[in-house]
Amino acid sequence: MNFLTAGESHGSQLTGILEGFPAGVVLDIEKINQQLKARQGGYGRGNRQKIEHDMIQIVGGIRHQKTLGSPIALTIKNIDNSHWAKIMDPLSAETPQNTLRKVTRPRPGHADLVGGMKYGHRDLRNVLERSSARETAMRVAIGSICKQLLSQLDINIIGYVEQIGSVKALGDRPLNVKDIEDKIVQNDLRIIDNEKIDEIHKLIDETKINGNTLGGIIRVVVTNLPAGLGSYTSWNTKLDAKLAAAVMGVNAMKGVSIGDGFEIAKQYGSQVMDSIDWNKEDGWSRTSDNLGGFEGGMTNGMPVVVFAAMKPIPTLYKALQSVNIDNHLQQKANVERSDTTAIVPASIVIESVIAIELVKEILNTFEGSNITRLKKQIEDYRKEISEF
Ligand SMILES: Cc1cc2nc3c(=O)[nH]c(=O)nc-3n(C[C@H](O)[C@H](O)[C@H](O)COP(=O)(O)O)c2cc1C
Ligand SMILES: C=C(O[C@@H]1CC(C(=O)O)=C[C@@H](OP(=O)(O)O)[C@H]1O)C(=O)O
Repeated sequence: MNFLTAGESHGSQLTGILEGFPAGVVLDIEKINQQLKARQGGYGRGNRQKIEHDMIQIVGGIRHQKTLGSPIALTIKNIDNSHWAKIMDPLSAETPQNTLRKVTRPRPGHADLVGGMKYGHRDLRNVLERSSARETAMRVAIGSICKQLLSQLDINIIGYVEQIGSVKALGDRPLNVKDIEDKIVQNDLRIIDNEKIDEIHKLIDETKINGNTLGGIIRVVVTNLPAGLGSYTSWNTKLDAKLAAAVMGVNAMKGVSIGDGFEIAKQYGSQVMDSIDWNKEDGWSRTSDNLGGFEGGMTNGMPVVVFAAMKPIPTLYKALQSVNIDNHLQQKANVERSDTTAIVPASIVIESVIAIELVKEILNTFEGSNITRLKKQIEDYRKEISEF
């Protein structure tokens, strides 16, 4: 399985193609739209989300709510394009009259300057339009399709927020996906520690007033994955490495850890390794999950736990120092509309890219042309593993 996305932030639409997805999967299209809506939300978002109402359009690969096994083709309209149609017009020539809202003052922390250098763009809008996280809407749509398949294979996944700026909202860190879901739907920060809501709202409000921005930490939990997805046999078959790459492929991510990653580096081996256990009823298990469900690049049957560290949003309303690429004079960086923090939508994006990567690995491991055959193989495999 693989996927591709295309489209600029203020262009007419986002386009996505997902190929190699099994046939016969019944999809709930409303669930895709719910995920898209959730990605648009979260405290600290900018005004763009008041314009957009992301809705998935299916233009290939699905018939009567079921996947056909052919490439699934998707689009999401950019409603804001109505204000940018002339600026983003693919057909009109690049004349001074048509090159409106040219960007020449690159923003520190964004792709603007290096993207311009590499691709030879003198109008940095050609860079920012695609480097924008608008594209993550399509990854969430594709991730939602993958999540629905995982759910039909009894695998559950959830991403949520554990830290915004320096404020931690750890709560009791449940491993049960349902418990996490129940708590995070009650607030607009996607945190499980409801006592922190007021403090974090205040932090975001003050940050916005100061023209500044915030990042944070996201936690993703996946339960009921069979042991043995991924492989220790070669570096590029390790599934933990593939998950880390998928996380780092999301805009603004600067760190990833599997399980307690950087925390366990400080501890003794005796405090960290997850002891092996077996009993007749439940088969194999571990007495803890410090290693986040991975040993030797393979799932070990315990919940997979992934952390992602997001940097603060790079566009600041109190603009940072930059240099104009037209005259090399020091000037303030370009500022357009921007989020104060996007940690909440990013948690849904991270959950989505992990879901995509897990489905890829499942389809690498089992024959996945058809959902019924795939389900049967996974059931047989789970049984074989439990009897080891
Ligand atoms: C959901 C989401 C929303 C984002 N919103 C903004 C934004 O409003 N303004 C901004 O400057 N960056 C935003 N970013 C981050 C930039 O897209 C990102 O920092 C930039 O493309 C540079 O890439 P890098 O941070 O991965 O190096 C957002 C990221 C995500 C995941
Ligand atoms: C459009 C989205 O996020 C955008 C991501 C983004 C960036 O630089 O990454 C910059 C902003 O773009 P605009 O200037 O159009 O408001 C965000 O709104 C979205 O998430 O749907």
